[in-house]
Amino acid sequence: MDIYFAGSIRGGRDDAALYADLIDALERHGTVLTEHVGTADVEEREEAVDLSDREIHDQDLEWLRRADVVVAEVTTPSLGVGYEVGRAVAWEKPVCCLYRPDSAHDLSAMIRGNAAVDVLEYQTPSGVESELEAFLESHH
Ligand SMILES: O=c1[nH]c(=O)n([C@H]2C[C@H](O)[C@@H](COP(=O)(O)O)O2)cc1CO
Repeated sequence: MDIYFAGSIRGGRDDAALYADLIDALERHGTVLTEHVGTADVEEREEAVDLSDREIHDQDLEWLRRADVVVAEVTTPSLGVGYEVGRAVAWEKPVCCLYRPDSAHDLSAMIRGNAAVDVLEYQTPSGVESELEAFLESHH
């Protein structure tokens, strides 16, 4: 199963370590196409290989199109993540959004109000693992 993991990059990297833990958990169930989202120095690495914004966008959309499911961590608001979720919904991909309600950011109605998106509220990656597994299994 190919999994597209979405998490904030230019929207802010406060949750980067958490993304890495979620990606580790997801990798037990399939191939995460976007492992770089959990890499601490993702932007430096992309700069080092001279990736333009156009190349980042086109490559990510190719991975998104190929993915069987999309899992997005949406606690730190990100334009890119919101855009990816919207495209995934339009392509009728199964989408699961993970949100930590104890954060300072309220979840957008465009996500919580979207009947095509499964929103899982959680505190820690280990605490949400069984629900995440159930989501993946139901779309296997
Ligand atoms: O350098 C990048 N690499 C990359 O893969 N992305 C994609 C994957 C993430 O799920 C999402 C993050 O968007 P944003 O940078 O607007 O927070 O966009 C986004 C950027 C920077 O916008």
